[in-house]
Amino acid sequence: MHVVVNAAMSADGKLSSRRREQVTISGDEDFERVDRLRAESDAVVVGIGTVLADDPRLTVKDSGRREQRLENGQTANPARVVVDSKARTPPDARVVDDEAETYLCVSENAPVERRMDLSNQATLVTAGDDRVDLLRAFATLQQHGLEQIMVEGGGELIFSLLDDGLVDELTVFVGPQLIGGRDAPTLTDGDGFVENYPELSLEGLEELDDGVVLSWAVQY
Ligand SMILES: NC(=O)C1=CN([C@@H]2O[C@H](COP(=O)(O)OP(=O)(O)OC[C@H]3O[C@@H](n4cnc5c(N)ncnc54)[C@H](O)[C@@H]3O)[C@@H](O)[C@H]2O)C=CC1
Ligand SMILES: Nc1nc(O)c(N)c(N[C@@H]2O[C@H](COP(=O)(O)O)[C@@H](O)[C@H]2O)n1
Repeated sequence: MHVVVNAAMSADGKLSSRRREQVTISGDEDFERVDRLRAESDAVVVGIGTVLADDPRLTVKDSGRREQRLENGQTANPARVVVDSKARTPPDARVVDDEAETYLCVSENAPVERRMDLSNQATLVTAGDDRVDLLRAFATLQQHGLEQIMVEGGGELIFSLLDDGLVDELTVFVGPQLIGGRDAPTLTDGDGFVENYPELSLEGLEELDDGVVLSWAVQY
């Protein structure tokens, strides 16, 4: 399995504002790059915080890329994966529509009724007692044939994946705005590291729109 985290942050490292609403940081060129990356992936992963804040589709926007996937014997869109301990994904969320297959990674403590409601729309992967055990959940996704994984956020999930040593590559578009706010989400939230900081090795630097895309390999 190969896991790439891709996100867009402001020049001060924020993924969104303190209101946690979706903020457009990428420009057209970066959204094209993101669409290409989605089209090359077997699955696009987000946390439940992102689903509740953004109601994302996580589909490939360009019809030519969807057609190319079909010609390659793949589904038109990659699978979508939501890391959702308590099965809080709303049944009318776009991420569980019929545009693509969806996996919901839940914990043992997710209420049974919510799991039953969602089981018609998504494949449930149960791992972990309270929070989702990401190592086990990702191992199960791999057993389902999902090898090339793109994670789009948010900051809580990205931190946990780095903490578990699951991220191979990190790609960040740094946009030309400042958002600020001590409670605004950053690229890596969670508890934060206090030692053994993951180290990054710079692999690429590209000017796009009015910002830059930085690509790193993660070294553990
Ligand atoms: N600019 C960008 O590229 C992106 C921005 N965002 C923004 O980020 C914000 C959402 O991010 P977050 O609140 O950090 O939520 P998140 O999307 O990272 O989800 C975190 C939630 O996932 C659940 N979870 C279950 N098991 C977990 C585990 N092992 N580790 C971590 N989380 C686990 C928990 O309920 C946790 O609160 C929104 O404001 C959204 O707009 C989100 C994605 C990309
Ligand atoms: N790459 C990127 N740039 C931004 O400026 C963004 N705000 C995001 N957000 C992510 O994209 C998801 C929306 O996907 P759909 O367009 O609905 O398919 C959103 O949920 C964030 O994960 N990304």
